[in-house]
Amino acid sequence: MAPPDNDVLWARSLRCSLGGSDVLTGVSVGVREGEILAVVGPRGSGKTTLMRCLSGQAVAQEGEVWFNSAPVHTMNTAQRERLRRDRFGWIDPEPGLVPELNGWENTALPLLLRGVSHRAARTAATEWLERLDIGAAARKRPAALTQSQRQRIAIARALVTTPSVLFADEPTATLHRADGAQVLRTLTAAARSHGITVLLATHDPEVAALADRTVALLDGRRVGSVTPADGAEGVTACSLSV
Ligand SMILES: Nc1ncnc2c1ncn2[C@@H]1O[C@H](COP(=O)(O)OP(=O)(O)OP(=O)(O)O)[C@@H](O)[C@H]1O
Repeated sequence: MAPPDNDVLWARSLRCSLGGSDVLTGVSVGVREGEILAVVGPRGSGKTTLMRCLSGQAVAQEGEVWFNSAPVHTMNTAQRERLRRDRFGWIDPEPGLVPELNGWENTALPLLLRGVSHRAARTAATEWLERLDIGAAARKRPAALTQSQRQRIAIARALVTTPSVLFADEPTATLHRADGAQVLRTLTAAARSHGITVLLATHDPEVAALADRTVALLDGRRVGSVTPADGAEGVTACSLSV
C-alpha cells in the first residue's frame, strides 16, 4: 500500500521489540508536509523508538515506513544512512557536540561532511547561530559554553542543511523552562519559515502545545490524535479512550 500524497512521512502497523520487550505494538501515523507534529506520552511509551523507526535509524520487525514515495522499510543500511544524511535532521536531549571543534565548526559539520566548501559552510553556520541568538558562541568550544548555548548549537547543526524533516527528541529537556520555551519558539519559527516538517517528541504538554497536531503514545500504542484547539482535556480523553 502506498502512502497518501500529502504525507511526507507515513508509517503503518509498526511493531518493534527491543531486548525481548514489545516497544511498539502496531503504531500507524502520517505526517503532512510542513507540519509540526508532537509525539507525546510518558517516559518509556515508545516516542524515541517511533522516531528512530520513522527516521530510518532503526527498522521495525513489522510494518512499513514511507518517506514521500520511498519505502524506508525496504532500504538497505547504506540507503537509509544516505536518506538520513541528505533529508533528515535529528536533535537529541543532550547536544552531543565535538569537544575539539568550536561553535561554528560543530554547526557546519553536516555541510562539511557533504563536501560543501569551507567558506559556504561557515557562512551558513554563522547565519543559523545568529538566528538562534548565539552568534557570540561561534568561536568558542563547547566546554566554554553553557548547556543552553550548547543545545542551541545542536539545534543549529540540525537546521543548517535545511532538512525535509527534523526529528527533535525532547530538545529542551535539559534547559530551564523559560530558556527552553524561547529555544522552542525559535526552532518552530525557523522550521515554519523554511517549510521544514518537524516531529517533536515530548512528555511536556506545554511543549506539545506549540505543535499543529499531537499524537499520543502509551505503552507502545497510539492512544489518540488531537489538535491544540482540542486542548489538554482532549489529550486526556484520548489517552483514556483505549
Ligand atoms: N535498545 C533497547 N533495548 C531494550 N529496551 C529498550 C531499548 N530502547 C528502548 N527500550 C525500552 O523501550 C521502551 C520505550 O523506550 P523509548 O525510549 O522509545 O520511550 P520514550 O517514550 O522515548 O521514553 P523517554 O521519554 O524516557 O525517552 C522503554 O521501556 C525502554 O526501556
